[in-house]
Amino acid sequence: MQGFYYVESQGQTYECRLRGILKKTDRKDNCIVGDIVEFSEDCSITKVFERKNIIHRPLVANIDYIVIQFSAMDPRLDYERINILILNSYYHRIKPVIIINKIDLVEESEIEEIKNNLDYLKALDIDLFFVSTAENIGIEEVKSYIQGHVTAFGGPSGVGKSSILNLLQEGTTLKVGETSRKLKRGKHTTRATTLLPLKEEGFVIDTPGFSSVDLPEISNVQELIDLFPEFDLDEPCKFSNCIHVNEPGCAVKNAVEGGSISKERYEFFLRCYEKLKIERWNKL
Ligand SMILES: Nc1nc2c(ncn2[C@@H]2O[C@H](COP(=O)(O)OP(=O)(O)OP(=O)(O)O)[C@@H](O)[C@H]2O)c(=O)[nH]1
Ligand SMILES: [Zn+2]
Repeated sequence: MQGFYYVESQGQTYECRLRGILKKTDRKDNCIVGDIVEFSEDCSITKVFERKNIIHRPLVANIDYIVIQFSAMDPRLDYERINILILNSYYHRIKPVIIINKIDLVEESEIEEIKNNLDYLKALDIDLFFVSTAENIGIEEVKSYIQGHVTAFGGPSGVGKSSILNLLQEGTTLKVGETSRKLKRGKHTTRATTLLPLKEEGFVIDTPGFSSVDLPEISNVQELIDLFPEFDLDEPCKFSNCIHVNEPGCAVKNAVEGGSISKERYEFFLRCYEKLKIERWNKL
C-alpha cells in the first residue's frame, strides 16, 4: 500500500508514511487496517507489531470477536453452517460469538429449542445472544459486549447483518483506526477504511468473506482435531496418535458416550474428517 497511513494514538490521528524498510513492494499486507504500529516523531511508521490474527475479505488484522449471525426464521437456522463458521473462527484464531436475530418471528418455545440445540456452545465458552433488530430486543447487551473491541460480522445472507450494523455503528465511516492507550502506538487504517466506528468505543467490520460454507484450509487430521477444543481432555486416549475415529479406548468417543462431549459436535467432526479426507488429503 502506497501513500498515507492514518494512525490513531491517544485520541489523535496522525498522517504517517511507512518507513522504507517495511515496504516489500510485492506485498499488499505490509501494514494493514487494524495493525498496531510504532511511529516516530516525524510520522514515519517504524514497526508493525505481530498480528494476533488476519482476515482477507476485507483485509483486516487484530480482530477481537467474530460475530456469527443467524436468524431464528427467514432464513431458518442452519446448524451445520454454525459449526462450519465456528471452525473457520478457530482456524483464524478469532473468538466467535453467536447472535440469533429475528426472535420477533418465533415463539418463546422455539427460542428454548434453539438454546437446547446450541447447548454445546457452553463447553466451548462461546457466548450466545438472541436479538431482534426490528423490535430492538437484546441490542444493548450486544453493544456493551463489543464495546471497546474490534468485532467482525459474518453469517449467511438475509439474517440482518446490515440491520444490526446500522444500529450499532455511528453512521459515518471514519478514516481512523482504534485508539491505543500507549503513546506512539496505534492502530491505523488506510484511506479505504473498513472499520466502522461504534457509537461508543470500538469498531465493527462487515466481513463478506465470513459466510462461507467451505471448510477452511485444514491440511491434516491433527489440525482438524485442534479446531475442536472440547476434544482436549485430561484423560488420554489409549493410543497417543489416536484420531478419535475408529480406535479402541478413545477418550473422546467415551466422552461422547458419557454425554460430556456433544454428539452433534462429534458427528460434525466425523463429517469434516470424511469430507477433508476425500476432497483434499487423499489428493495431496
Ligand atoms: N422480522 C424481522 N426482520 C428483520 C430483522 N432484522 C432484519 N430483518 C429483515 O431481514 C431482511 C434482511 O436484512 P439485512 O439487514 O439486509 O440482512 P443482511 O444479513 O445484511 O443480508 P445480506 O446483505 O444479504 O448479507 C430485511 O428485509 C430486514 O428488514 C428482525 O429482527 N426481525
Ligand atoms: Zn481418541
